[in-house]
Amino acid sequence: MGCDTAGKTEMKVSGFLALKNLYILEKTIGTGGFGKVKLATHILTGEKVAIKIMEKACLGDDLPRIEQEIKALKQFSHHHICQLYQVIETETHYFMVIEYCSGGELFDHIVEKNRLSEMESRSFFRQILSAVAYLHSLGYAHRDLKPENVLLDHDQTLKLIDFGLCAKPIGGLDVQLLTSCGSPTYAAPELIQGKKYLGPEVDVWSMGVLLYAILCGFLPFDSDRIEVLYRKILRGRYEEPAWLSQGSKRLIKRMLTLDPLRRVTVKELLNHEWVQLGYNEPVSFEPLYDFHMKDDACVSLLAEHHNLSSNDMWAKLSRWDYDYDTATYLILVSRKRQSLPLKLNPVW
Ligand SMILES: O=C(Nc1ccc2c(c1)CNCC2)c1ccc(F)cc1
Repeated sequence: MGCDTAGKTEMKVSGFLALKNLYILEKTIGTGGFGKVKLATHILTGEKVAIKIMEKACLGDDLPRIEQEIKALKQFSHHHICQLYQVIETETHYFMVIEYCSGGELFDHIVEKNRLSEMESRSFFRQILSAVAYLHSLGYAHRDLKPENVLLDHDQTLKLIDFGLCAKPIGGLDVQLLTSCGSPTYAAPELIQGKKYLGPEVDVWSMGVLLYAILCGFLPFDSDRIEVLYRKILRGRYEEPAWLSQGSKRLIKRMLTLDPLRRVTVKELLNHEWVQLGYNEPVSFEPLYDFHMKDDACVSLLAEHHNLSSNDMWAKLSRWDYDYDTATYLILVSRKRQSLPLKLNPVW
């Protein structure tokens, strides 16, 4: 099968052997330069998941990006970051089984409503800030924040995806970002100028572009000609629609500051007055739960299924192999947190 990502000549492949008896593949819910994302069902729990399918031959020099994303996602456990459940590698493909976000992309939500109220924008912004501050606390920068990478769960909880460009350590980061990603619409000026030593400040700029798009319903810097787009970003001037409050205008100005050294920091944003309005408490970025915690009910349910003692089952789970057992355990823990019934389907 060719490397076309548009799926034009996609053959109806009943499913990949590597997923057989583990997942039932369903419709395609996303396509990107890397490959495609399909909706699937995790058979043992019946849980819907998203499976990112990437053909190694088609990844070319993007292969390190995928390996970087896998390595990063295995470190993360946060309620505003899509949870990685399982990684399957075959000779020809990578499969990443990730938490499904039935609400789809935040972008579609904004387009449908044209633009969001200041209060709704603040709610989404606080969740994005919580996820980004968490990444930074672990020494990572996302570096590719844009609406397509911000998804919504079934209850409008916001989830970040696509950590292919997130990098650690902060500082000394290369600028391969531009070469390996699409339009720099959300990219900071220092980034498009190819400067070195980019870090959390580039995420602040991108969050500023995101916040502007949510509040205004259009982009601060836009052009379908890349050199015009560059010029606009480097000039740093953008429209301020009449409906923006003074507080919103002041915050956006602090985030879309050309000089990264003068730009507001994530730390300052966490208790910024605009961010606090109506909440009166700083944004916390600590994870609400850490999936590395042992949950006895879930361990014993899985132990019983495997005819193992709970201790042996936990010994295996705490290796965090990101195999089918890791996926089943993380899904059970997630269902328990949502007070959903804990059950495993008998394997026919
Ligand atoms: O759930 C995902 N995408 C998704 C889910 C639902 C819908 C869409 C995308 C887009 N159309 C509306 C419905 C998803 C989850 C993880 C991931 F890495 C990539 C994509």
